[in-house]
Amino acid sequence: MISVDEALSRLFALSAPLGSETVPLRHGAGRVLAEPVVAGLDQPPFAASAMDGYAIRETDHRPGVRLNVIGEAAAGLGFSGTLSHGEAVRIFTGAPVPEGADRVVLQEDVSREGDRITLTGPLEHGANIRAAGQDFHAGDRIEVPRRLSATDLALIAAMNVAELRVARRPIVAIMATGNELVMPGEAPGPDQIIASNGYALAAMAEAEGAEVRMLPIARDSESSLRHTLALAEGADLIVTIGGASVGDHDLVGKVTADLGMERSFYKIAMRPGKPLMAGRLAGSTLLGLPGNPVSSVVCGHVFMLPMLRAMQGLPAAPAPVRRGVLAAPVEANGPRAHYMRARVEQRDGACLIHPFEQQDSALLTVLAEADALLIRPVGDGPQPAGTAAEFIPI
Ligand SMILES: Nc1nc2c(c(=O)[nH]1)N[C@H]1C(S)=C(S)[C@@H](COP(=O)(O)OP(=O)(O)OC[C@H]3O[C@@H](n4cnc5c(N)ncnc54)[C@H](O)[C@@H]3O)O[C@H]1N2
Ligand code: MOO
Repeated sequence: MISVDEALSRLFALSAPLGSETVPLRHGAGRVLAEPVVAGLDQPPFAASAMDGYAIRETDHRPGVRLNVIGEAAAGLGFSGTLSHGEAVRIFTGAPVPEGADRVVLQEDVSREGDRITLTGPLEHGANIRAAGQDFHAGDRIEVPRRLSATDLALIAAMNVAELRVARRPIVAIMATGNELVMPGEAPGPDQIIASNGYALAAMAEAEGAEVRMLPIARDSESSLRHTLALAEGADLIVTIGGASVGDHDLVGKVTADLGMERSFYKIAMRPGKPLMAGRLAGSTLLGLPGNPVSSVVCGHVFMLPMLRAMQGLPAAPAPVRRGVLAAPVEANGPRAHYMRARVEQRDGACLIHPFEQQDSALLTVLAEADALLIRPVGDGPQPAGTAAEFIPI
């Protein structure tokens, strides 16, 4: 059995970046930027008014001063002349500030009669002008890699960039295995259960930017496994669920070996997740997860998601870890790192980790209540409440 860290580094060796593609800006949300975006212009491109009011000269900015209104500047249609001492231009928010003006007074601070205004004050300090390039300048860059947020898209649009070069979406084929499994909505036989964890893994992979193909359930026979694996052709990552352990019907290891998989490892010092396997099979990376629902989803967080990030050019890094303190004592841990299902509570500025009483790796109800995986290191002794500990938010 290898350690979790060793397994991750071997998985990263199987998770090279996949290359990039061009997408319209509208489809950029959540994608990983593969080439820097370069602003094509200054924003704002001209000094712009921040308020509705009158553009004037700073030297005229005194209570009681009277000025002639010589024209108008609106957003989209500026004033083409130059403003002199004793003059004002009616101006609206977003309009270019006319030549010669260096302040905008609010219309609330002005009284107007015909084409003359009087500054009534009290006058505020701000010039109410947004300098050209105040937000960004032509040539400013958004660097890579970066997962694009909704606001990134607005920024890129403002930079006048309509298409993006982004990492290609990893194609993930998910394949459940087992004679006992039927699909949700089907009528299970007396010895059967419903295939469940593939749905969690698919949703997790999609949220990480992958394109998921759900393969049909493979039965516990060599021919069914071969047949179903063939349907994964072209996938960047094949995720198998179940059939990974040592039982007579656990055939994923044998069949993939017969098909020529270059195995990277099998079995890790982790609980749940011991029978994890990985390798390269016919141009795809294969991640063989244990069948227990919780085991497969925990391995999804700890291994699959970091792999998908690396495939999209993000740093090859473990799942982000946070620190908190144990809200209850925990027993000594054994020879496998234990990723315990837990709930995290913020109280009085402290982050309290509540591990669940029941940690059986078949309990989806517990997993659904959990928002954290408390990490118990290999051989960790019993720990009292209040001990500092690390967890992965899920
Ligand atoms: N003698 C030993 N037995 C077991 C060992 C061991 O070291 N020696 N390891 C145990 C551990 S740890 C795990 S984890 C499991 C994993 O076994 P498999 O990966 O072979 O998984 P299966 O036997 O196929 O299934 C386990 C369990 O999960 C259910 N399952 C499977 N797929 C799904 C699915 N898609 N949706 C919902 N539930 C699923 C399956 O019915 C079984 O109940 O092995 C231990 N045994
Ligand atoms: O390692 Mo198994 O994954 O305990 O349930």
